[in-house]
Amino acid sequence: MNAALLPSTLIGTPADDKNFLLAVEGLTVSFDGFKAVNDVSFYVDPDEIRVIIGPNGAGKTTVLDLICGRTKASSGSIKYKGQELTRLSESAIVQAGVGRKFQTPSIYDDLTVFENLEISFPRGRSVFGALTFKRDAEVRDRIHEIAQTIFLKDQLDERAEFLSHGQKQWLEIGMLLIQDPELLMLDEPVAGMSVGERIKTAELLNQIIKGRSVLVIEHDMKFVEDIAHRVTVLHQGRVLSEGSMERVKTDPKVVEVYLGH
Ligand SMILES: Nc1ncnc2c1ncn2[C@@H]1O[C@H](COP(=O)(O)OP(=O)(O)OP(=O)(O)O)[C@@H](O)[C@H]1O
Repeated sequence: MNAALLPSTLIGTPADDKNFLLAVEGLTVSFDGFKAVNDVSFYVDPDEIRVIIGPNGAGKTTVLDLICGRTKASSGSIKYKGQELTRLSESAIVQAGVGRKFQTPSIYDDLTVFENLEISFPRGRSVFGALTFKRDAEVRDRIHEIAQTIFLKDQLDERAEFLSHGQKQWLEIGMLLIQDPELLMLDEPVAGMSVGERIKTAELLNQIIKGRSVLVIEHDMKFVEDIAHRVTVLHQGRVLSEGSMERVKTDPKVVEVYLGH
């Protein structure tokens, strides 16, 4: 049928106009009547680095919790490659290709960098699988490739507990990358890092976006400028502004509630 003849309700919402990797629409969650996230919509393209910024309590972490299924939405929709995530369990969302890194690294201190990456390889995920896991060439090659990307190729045999704070963060990113998610979500990845480590993390993110998108929460504006293709600003659970960092940082509303402080 000619699109011009379709009733207007059937003609393209943004979510079906275009192949977004992630389409969040009207997302809302209430905690005891308090709307921590209130009618939030945003759209992430394939190969995009999107950064969510905003003051403390704006709802940024809650948005990531909703996308990864840790918190259930009160209403609204989260479509990942066209698939509705709000009805899926956390593990089904991981299976679908969404990886999430929390603020505190969850690496195994007493294992080496190699072993941490190895147990994160999809085939070795279960405890049983991890113990009986055969280090075939494919896995080894992938671990070396990831270690190179996360700047840890010379630390493969080092126990994770001896890594610096920044290296631990990179290792955890590596543990997600080895699962090859198409959407990678990172909550304040450079918090506590040195300036040098921040620059390298920006390099790392710019390197890994071929074939995937990254959704980052961050407060470090220099870092945001280095990585963001687009920025979404949240304030009191709502989208306050969105666009390039150039545009957002001169938006008077954003300056008033966040950047001017
Ligand atoms: N499980 C929960 N139960 C009740 N209130 C919650 C829950 N999770 C978050 N909140 C509240 O929702 C609001 C948004 O919190 P959220 O952690 O998403 O903000 P944020 O933008 O990530 O802040 P920050 O930059 O400080 O990390 C806050 O007022 C918080 O106290």
